[in-house]
Amino acid sequence: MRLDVVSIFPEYLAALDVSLVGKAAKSGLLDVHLHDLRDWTHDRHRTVDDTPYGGGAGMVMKPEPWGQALDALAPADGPTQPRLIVPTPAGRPFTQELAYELAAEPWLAFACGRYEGIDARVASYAAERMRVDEVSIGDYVLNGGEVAVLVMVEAVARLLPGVIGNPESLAEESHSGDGLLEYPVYTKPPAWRGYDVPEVLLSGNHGLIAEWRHEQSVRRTAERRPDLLAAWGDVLSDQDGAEGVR
Ligand SMILES: NC(=S)c1ccno1
Repeated sequence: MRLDVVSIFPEYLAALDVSLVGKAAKSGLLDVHLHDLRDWTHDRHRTVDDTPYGGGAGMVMKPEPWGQALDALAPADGPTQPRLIVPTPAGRPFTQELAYELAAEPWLAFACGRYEGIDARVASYAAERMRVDEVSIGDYVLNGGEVAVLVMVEAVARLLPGVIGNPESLAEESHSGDGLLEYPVYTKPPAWRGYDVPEVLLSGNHGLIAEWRHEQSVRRTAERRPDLLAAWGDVLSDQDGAEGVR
């Protein structure tokens, strides 16, 4: 997968060089290209923003640098086009499902907005030749799209074949597989500061363990994300699951 990220702070994306994503890049599974939007400005101050039409606080990112950046990294007459992702609080929710969808793309480009956002005509211009998704990682406002790109790239890159050691672990994660939250996990020692590992996990009875884990997933989902339980009719009795789990 090729990844292009355009930002006025490309150094913000240096985290893509480390850990899992960095290893994927070094192994050739990811081909990451960071671009400074100001490389497509032509004035002495390398201006990328201006006041908003219609008034209002803040500044808006000018369309010209973005248009030239897109034309440079994905020429209109090129053989293929990227799927353009624009992080914005006004976007569609970024979900595990969308992460899987994006992981199947051969080429992703991310446009990191700053200030009050990017002139809306940029997305319209890009949509003439590439798929454009305005995507939000959550209902909160950041100072720019760079942090959201780091979140989305990590969520997508780890789904690429060969990036994580044991792909089986993907199947049981929160928001994957059955759509429930992941069950609580434990490791040695069996007793720690007055807290014991649930006996069932020490039993070696895989059927009981699977049943307990599912019940814990349903309990956690019911307590923390009842909105995700719509697909499940499970009714948990009070005595089920670990006490005090939140
Ligand atoms: N919630 C998102 S993705 C965002 C981008 C910029 N500010 O918030």
